[in-house]
Amino acid sequence: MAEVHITPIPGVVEIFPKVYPDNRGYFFESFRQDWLEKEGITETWVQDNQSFSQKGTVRGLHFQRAPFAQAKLVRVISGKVLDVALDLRKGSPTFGKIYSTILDAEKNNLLYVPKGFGHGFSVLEDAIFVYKCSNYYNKPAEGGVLWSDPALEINWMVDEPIISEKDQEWPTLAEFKNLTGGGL
Ligand SMILES: Cc1cn([C@H]2C[C@H](O)[C@@H](COP(=O)(O)OP(=O)(O)O[C@H]3O[C@@H](C)C(=O)[C@@H](O)[C@H]3O)O2)c(=O)[nH]c1=O
Repeated sequence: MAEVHITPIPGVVEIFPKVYPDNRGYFFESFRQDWLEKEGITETWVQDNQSFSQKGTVRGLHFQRAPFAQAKLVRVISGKVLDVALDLRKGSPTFGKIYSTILDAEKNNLLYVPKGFGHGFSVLEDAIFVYKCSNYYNKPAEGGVLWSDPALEINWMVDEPIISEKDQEWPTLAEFKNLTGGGL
């Protein structure tokens, strides 16, 4: 069975599947609904995404506004990323705090990021990133927080970040808080 770890940010869960290596290669269960159900999480997954990013890329920090909010279950199938979940839930005691972990294709770990979070990652080794989403992509509902906002205190561990134009223009956390009246 997988190890399912709760994290210091309530609602964020990290999962370490059990890997069965043998002389052919390996086997592991990469998704089970009951990992999350045991933590009281019930989501219907409706979309799977895959992206490739070269080392140094930063994507994020993204969310979709209600009623298109998305929970995500993320992992890498090759390479290594620093994955970040930023709590943007209005009234949350951990609002503005992050949980970060290294997702590593050699460990096969996954992170569950609930609705109400900004999500992003930086690429430590060229990576194929795959994830499940609990709601469909909806461009007009996209939002974000500026990845490089010093108030977030995130060490992205990359020297010369490669970033989309869109991701350079998101509001800071303080601006986001003002704009939204306190959060998502
Ligand atoms: C996310 C997404 C993008 N697209 C399109 C829009 C655009 O033309 C192209 C690239 O989109 P983006 O630059 O937004 O891709 P990207 O920066 O990889 O966006 C993703 O970042 C990570 C951190 C997340 O958490 C995801 O939810 C998602 O927001 O793909 C879809 O068609 N469907 C989707 O679900």
